[in-house]
Amino acid sequence: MVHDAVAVSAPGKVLLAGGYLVLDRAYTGLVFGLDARIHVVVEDIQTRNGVTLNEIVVNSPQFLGAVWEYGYRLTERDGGIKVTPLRVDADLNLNRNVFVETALSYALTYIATVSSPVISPASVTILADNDYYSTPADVANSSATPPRFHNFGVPISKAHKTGLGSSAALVTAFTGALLTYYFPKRILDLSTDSGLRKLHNLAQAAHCAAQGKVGSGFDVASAVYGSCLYRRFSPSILSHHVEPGKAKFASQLRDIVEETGETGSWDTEIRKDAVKVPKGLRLVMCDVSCGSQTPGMVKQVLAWRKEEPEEADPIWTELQQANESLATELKALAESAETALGYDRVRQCFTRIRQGIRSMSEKSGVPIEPPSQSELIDACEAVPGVIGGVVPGAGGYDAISLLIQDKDETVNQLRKLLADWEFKGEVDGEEGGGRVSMLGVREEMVGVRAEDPKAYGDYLP
Ligand SMILES: Nc1ncnc2c1ncn2[C@@H]1O[C@H](COP(=O)(O)OP(=O)(O)OP(=O)(O)O)[C@@H](O)[C@H]1O
Ligand SMILES: C[C@@](O)(CCOP(=O)(O)O)CC(=O)O
Repeated sequence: MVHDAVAVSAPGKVLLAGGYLVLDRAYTGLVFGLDARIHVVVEDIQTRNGVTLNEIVVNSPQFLGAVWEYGYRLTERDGGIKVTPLRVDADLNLNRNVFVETALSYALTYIATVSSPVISPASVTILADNDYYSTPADVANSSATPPRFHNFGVPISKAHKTGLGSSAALVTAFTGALLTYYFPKRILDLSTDSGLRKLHNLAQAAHCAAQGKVGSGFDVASAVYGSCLYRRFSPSILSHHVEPGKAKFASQLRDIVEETGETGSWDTEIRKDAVKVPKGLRLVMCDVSCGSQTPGMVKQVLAWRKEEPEEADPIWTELQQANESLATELKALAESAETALGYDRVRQCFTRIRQGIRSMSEKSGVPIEPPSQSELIDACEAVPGVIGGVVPGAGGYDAISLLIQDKDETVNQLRKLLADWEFKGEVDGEEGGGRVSMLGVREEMVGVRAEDPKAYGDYLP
């Protein structure tokens, strides 16, 4: 059966407050969606000479060699749909995309279990807004308007990520697009609460499986729901099911998505009403393009917390209070008719959060807010119109976040500061200088949404 083409997009994220804490259900994270989106278009495969291939072809045309072809089959013993990469280089593991492959087998399994096990071939295209990756200097400095979807000219593995959560936005948009393509609206509709909830559960399951660990899931939650105050789900919900192709995978996945059977209901808490950005303010992200992600930061912080609870617990308590205060103050300002309230209280929340993060860094010995990032945030905070800044998420050398007044003067002064800034990254004790640039993103309240598939014409293969 031939279906109509569909397109779905999902936003990136920034965990403004609550890094590490949000891994524990006793605490929450303040997460903002960002208006850099990943778009996924699904259409019928164009066949030549009436030949129909039983394949799903996935393209990510902004990157070199980013084409993945999959065969798929319904397995016996309720094992769901198993997908198999069809290219030789995939056999050698040279060009696998584990997020795409996993999201595909999870989504097709759910679709086959709920409606028809006959899955028609399809062509899927992934398009990422430019800010997910650092723009090469020649493009950034050129006066020409960049294309909506830049061609990075390198394989995905070589593109420098800015840390906006590409894999979560990808898995969410990809899963949402497949569900919309194959299901009639009466079975699943992304404009309803129940449709969103099923997408959330399925995308979390696929994303965790692809990552090989059950993280807090704040990135998938904000890709689905947009900005929110997030309390994670109990990890046990996703830690007992078998892999695709193994007996009972299909029923286990259906229970997870539909909150039936032993899994029961998910205990995630998403509070959208708790997050607001006052009129006249906006978030900005400054990308530190020499950034190096210190592997194992999460492991090290958690190991220290386990070992030194009397040191860590007061920091967690203080940070949770500061994080909640930030959300409360922002909401109060946003809802107040009093324009002269001023930003002092919000500013104090940023100061408290940074203090908490610095003690977490010092006591755990993990560079969450390393000295070079402290220097950068201090300098940004001194620019008139900047309310406060933090190292978001896990911290380290990824992009920093600032809350600023949404005025041209503030943005221009910040750009000027950053243009001359030489960032000193402490990579394995060595110093490496790098550029800092302001990304074009700001907060986004809306999560996943349907798009017009015709809007991507020139970019589709
Ligand atoms: N445009 C894209 N096309 C195809 N696959 C993509 C694309 N962007 C991301 N991916 C997939 O997501 C992976 C990157 O995921 P990873 O979790 O390492 O980064 P991230 O989600 O951007 O990180 P962070 O959580 O630090 O923001 C890539 O290796 C690829 O599998
Ligand atoms: C450290 C942690 O709390 C946040 C990681 O955030 P990010 O990927 O650096 O944006 C981990 C998690 O929540 O899964």
